[in-house]
Amino acid sequence: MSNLNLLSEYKSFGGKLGFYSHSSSTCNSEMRFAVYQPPQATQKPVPILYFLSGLSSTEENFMVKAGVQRFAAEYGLILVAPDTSPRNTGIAGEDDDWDFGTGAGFYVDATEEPWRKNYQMYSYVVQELPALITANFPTQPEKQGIFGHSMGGHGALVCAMRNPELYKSVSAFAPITAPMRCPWGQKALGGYLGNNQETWRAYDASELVKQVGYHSSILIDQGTADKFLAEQLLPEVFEQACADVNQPLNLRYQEGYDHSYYFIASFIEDHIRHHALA
Ligand SMILES: N[C@@H](CCC(=O)N[C@@H](CS)C(=O)NCC(=O)O)C(=O)O
Repeated sequence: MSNLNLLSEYKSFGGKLGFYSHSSSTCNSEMRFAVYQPPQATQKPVPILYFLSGLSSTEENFMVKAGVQRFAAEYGLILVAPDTSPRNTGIAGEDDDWDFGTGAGFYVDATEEPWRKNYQMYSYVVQELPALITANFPTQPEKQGIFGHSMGGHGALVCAMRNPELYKSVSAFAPITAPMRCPWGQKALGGYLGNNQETWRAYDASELVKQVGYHSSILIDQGTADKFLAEQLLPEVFEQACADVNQPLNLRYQEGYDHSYYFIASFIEDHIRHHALA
């Protein structure tokens, strides 16, 4: 593991959870991610499942809060959770907002100054990170899936639809499904990509599904008591777009659940099974 720094490691459900940093050539900065290796990985290569987190999260939130290790161990999947943005880049104002800059990379390749040099999270997630993972862990690189939460649910849908050959399955918890139409998305896409909204379409799941679709059914869980539901997440827009092009979608409204990891933990096993079956 010459190019990876192991920061800490913990035994969990017979497997091991490690936190790593490395020097990213895509983001021109130090990047962090977490990897959970199930017990099966000591015997043979196993499939990989990527999880993209939401606004203000790091590589840690999912591993600490989702209760996912038990199921990754049971189903024999390696889990990889990257950080949500570059950090400490020195860009003026990078830490000013919780929904833009640090902790809010939005899984896009920025084209605007001053973000362009570092904020290349789309390419980082679909290219650099998978190459690093397959080079350093016992994986079956042809068996990859991706899922995520909120901003990360948006990222997972976009990565999967734009690279259907790389990802065998996709799912999301409370994803931002129509970023061009919600305040979080408009702020991020405008800031990272500029004002020409034509360039935003490549990062909007509700636009992409009409352009390219996805080869298998998409699983989405959405809590009905999520305070971001009506203004930011807009699952009804994605549902309509899927219906327009006959894209199979399993959108489940979960009564009374909010936006938190308590919600994610409640349905994580279904998502792990969804990806394991694929
Ligand atoms: N800071 C925001 C909330 C941010 C938030 O809810 N972030 C979600 C993703 S969009 C999250 O996963 N936070 C980290 C956590 O709950 O561990 C607020 O005050 O409204």
